[in-house]
Amino acid sequence: MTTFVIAVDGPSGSGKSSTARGVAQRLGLAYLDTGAMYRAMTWALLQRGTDLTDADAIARDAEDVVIVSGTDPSDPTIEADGTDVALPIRSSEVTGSVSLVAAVPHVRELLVQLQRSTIAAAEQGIVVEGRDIGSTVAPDATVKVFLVADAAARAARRTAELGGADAAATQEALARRDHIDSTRTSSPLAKAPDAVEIDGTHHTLEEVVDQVVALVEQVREPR
Ligand SMILES: Nc1ncnc2c1ncn2[C@@H]1O[C@H](COP(=O)(O)OP(=O)(O)O)[C@@H](O)[C@H]1O
Ligand SMILES: Nc1ccn([C@H]2C[C@H](O)[C@@H](COP(=O)(O)OP(=O)(O)O)O2)c(=O)n1
Repeated sequence: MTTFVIAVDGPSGSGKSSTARGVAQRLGLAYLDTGAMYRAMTWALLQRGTDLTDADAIARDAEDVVIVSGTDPSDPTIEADGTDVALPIRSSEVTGSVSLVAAVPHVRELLVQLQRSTIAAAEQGIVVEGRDIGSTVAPDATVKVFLVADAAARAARRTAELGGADAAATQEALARRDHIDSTRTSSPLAKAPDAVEIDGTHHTLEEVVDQVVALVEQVREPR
């Protein structure tokens, strides 16, 4: 039996994690944050002292990194090499390097394989969020959402999350990461042709979750 998958893709700070978790909790599904996996890989390579300007070194060292994601939406966990990395993967050091690591094709092969096996193990269905879920990881997903929000709104949300950091610098850092994520050659951030675009700029998180749940209900109970 194929797993019931809801794919949520979009740029940084558009609300993917909060929306995907909310939808999973509402519908009793598992939840997978694939961005956390790329961040955990980046953390582990930084720990090893891998030269992150050298794609071959990244590809070689990534082979030995063991990443484990817990998929309970009320308590998602992420481990790298047996260490709980939920906090360190949000550091500015990891945030500033993750796009370099995520652009290396072999890293993507390793993590996409892991993502697919996590999806296959989720018997009740799963909400998966990232950049390439609808296009590459789960092209047969039942519902695909491409979540967007204005660059200024995304930066303001991230700034608030970081305790009022420099808003202009945060917006610039988001734009830089989105540019790298959208222009890399290996499965870039892209809206799948059959994804439904939702703009959350002027909606509360609750309203965005409602919109995704409504899409799921349309598919589950076609009228
Ligand atoms: N619709 C929304 N309205 C206001 N704030 C939101 C909304 N969706 C998410 N947020 C907030 O924006 C920030 C970034 O959301 P997050 O889910 O981490 O985005 P992403 O996973 O796309 O990077 C979080 O602080 C979150 O609480
Ligand atoms: N499926 C994915 C998920 C994330 N990535 C990359 C791109 C992002 O810059 C980093 C971190 O993703 P994450 O979702 O944690 O980023 P934000 O929370 O939106 O800032 O990983 C990816 O290439 N493919």
